[in-house]
Parts: sequence; C-alpha cells; structure tokens
Amino acid sequence: MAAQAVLRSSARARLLSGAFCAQRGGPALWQHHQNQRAFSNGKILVEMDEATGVAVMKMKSPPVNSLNLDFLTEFSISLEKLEIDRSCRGLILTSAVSKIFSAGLDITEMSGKSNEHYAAFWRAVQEMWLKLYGSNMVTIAAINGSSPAGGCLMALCCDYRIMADNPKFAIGLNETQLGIVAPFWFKDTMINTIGNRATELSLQLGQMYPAPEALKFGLVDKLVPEDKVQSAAAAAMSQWLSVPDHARQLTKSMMRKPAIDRLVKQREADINNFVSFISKDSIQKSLQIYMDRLKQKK
Ligand SMILES: CCCCCCCCCCC/C=C/C(=O)SCCNC(=O)CCNC(=O)[C@H](O)C(C)(C)COP(=O)(O)OP(=O)(O)OC[C@H]1O[C@@H](n2cnc3c(N)ncnc32)[C@H](O)[C@@H]1OP(=O)(O)O
Repeated sequence: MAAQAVLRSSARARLLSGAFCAQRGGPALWQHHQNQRAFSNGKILVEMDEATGVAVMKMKSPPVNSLNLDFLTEFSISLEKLEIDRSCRGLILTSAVSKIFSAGLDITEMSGKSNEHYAAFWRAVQEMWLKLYGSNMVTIAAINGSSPAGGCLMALCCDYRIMADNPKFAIGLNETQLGIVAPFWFKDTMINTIGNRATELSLQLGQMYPAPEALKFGLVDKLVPEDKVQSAAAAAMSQWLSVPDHARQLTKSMMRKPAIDRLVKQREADINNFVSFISKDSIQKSLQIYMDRLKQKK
C-alpha cells in the first residue's frame, strides 16, 4: 500500500539500526520454541505460531495500557517487524492486562509538556494508525476489556472485532467528554466502520458503548464469553486466511486508501493543528479536570 511504503522507511531504519532496541537494553530478537516464536520489547509481547502464520500481539503496559510515546514506538516497531516477515499473514491484537484493552492515549502525554513533545507524541499516534489501518496482514482485535478513545481507534483499525460479552466493558470515541476533539482520521475510521450518522451521534456525544450496545451499533462484530475471546479470534482468523491474500489485500486497500492518503498528504499540518489545539490553556484545563475526576472516582 502507498501509505505503508511511506511509513516503512522511517520505522525500518530505526528497527534495523537497533536504536530503539539498544535503548531498551538489547535487541528484541525472536525466541524460538517448537512451532512458536516470540519477542517482547517491554510493553508488548508478540507470539507467533509458525504453523498458522498468525501472530498474537499482547499489550502489557499496566495499569491500563495507555498509549504513551514509548508504548506507541514499541507498537509501531513490533508491527513493522511482523509486516516485513513474509511468513506472518495474520495478527490478533489483544491485551495482557485484566479487564482493559487500552485506555487510549496517555493523557499525561498531552498535559504540561513542551510543544516539541506534543509534536513527537502526535507523530507516533499517526504512525500507529497508518501502520495498523494500512496493514497488509489480516488484523483481528480480541477486545478483552474496556477500550475508550485511542483504544477504540486501535480496534477500529482492525479488519474484525470480537469483544468480551461483559456490559462492564465499554468501547467508543469519548473525546468530547474530555473537552477535546477526535481528529478527522479518527472520524474517518469510525465512518468507514459504522457509517456517517452513527459516527456523528457517537462523536458529538462522546458516547461509550457497553459491549452489547457496541454490537448493536456495529462498533464490534461479535460478542463471546470472556474466556472465549482468544479462541473466537483464532477461529475467525482461519476463516479470513482462507481468502487469497492478494485479493483480500487489494480489496482492503481499495476501502481504506482514501482515508490513509488523506492523512499522509497533511501529516505535518495535522501535527501543527494538534500542537496548537492541545497547548491552549482552556484545553489543558479540561484535561486536568478530567484527570482529577478519574482519580477522585476511587
Ligand atoms: C479543531 C480540531 C483539532 C483536533 C486536534 C486533535 C485534538 C486532540 C485529539 C486527542 C485524541 C485523544 C484520544 C484519547 O485516547 S484521549 C484518552 C481517553 N481515555 C479515557 O478517557 C480513559 C480514561 N480512563 C478510564 O476510563 C478508566 O481508567 C478505565 C475504564 C480505562 C479503567 O478503569 P479502572 O477503574 O480499571 O482504572 P482507573 O480509572 O483507576 O485507572 C488506573 C490508573 O490509570 C490512570 N489512567 C487511566 N486512563 C488513563 C489515560 N488515558 N491516560 C493516563 N492515565 C490514565 C488513572 O488515572 C489511574 O491512575 P492512578 O492509579 O495514578 O490514580
């Protein structure tokens, strides 16, 4: 895909240079065990079944898998590593943290930091989206917990979503509830999944949907009991992998390329927009109030 080609160069350069790995105390090499291969960079664990060509990526950044700069960098590098591995055809994205898929973007990365930091953070968010939404692999989200905002975006980037059937787990793009705004490419991703009107309702209200409602709304494709999420994802994966790769990949590209191209074309402008928006005093105040509320609810 066009976007993949643009993106691959920077992440691959970092991957091959080992800069990221050295920073983490050593290269994230595959460990082999029978038909399984695995690597971990710290916040992400990847297990690959060589017999099926399916990798399971587990987010393991407690307490809530929030997407900070380190996490996003590890995520994109891990994804790139799988993308360039011709034996890997499918990816199941899930969480190793109990009851949480991902709490979305780390709010502390968007509060009280320099403009340079905001820009680097937003570039990493964009990169995660470009890589996951544009992946050539079959991607299935095994949503085993709550998944607000950026966590919901990650799930929406996948080709298919299976969620634990627990009304305590909720998913949605709740940005307006924080006093912030989902950018156009978050919105496009949701429109491509549930349509324009449902997206407008959902985004304006900053709605979080408990699992049963998320299914009705089309935000997820299937609900299964909590202990069946991984096996259901594996079963769905084998169905998806029965389709010839080239035909499925071209179809995926046809559906997603307009949205991807749109961000690729205005990447720098989007970063500048983010920085000027997030650094406003009024927005910083809203985020502070939201964080205080989160801490007070305990
Ligand atoms: C003109 C247009 C221009 C547009 C330009 C762009 C504008 C900006 C776009 C930004 C897009 C933002 C996307 C996002 O993803 S924002 C993040 C949204 N996330 C949330 O709202 C989630 C909040 N968290 C929760 O609801 C709950 O924590 C959760 C359900 C996930 C888990 O609940 P639980 O009870 O299990 O855990 P706690 O609430 O006690 O949380 C544990 C600790 O984790 C901290 N926490 C939680 N979420 C976050 C987060 N997202 N970032 C940072 N920290 C988080 C929480 O405070 C607790 O910390 P302490 O233990 O220290 O108290």
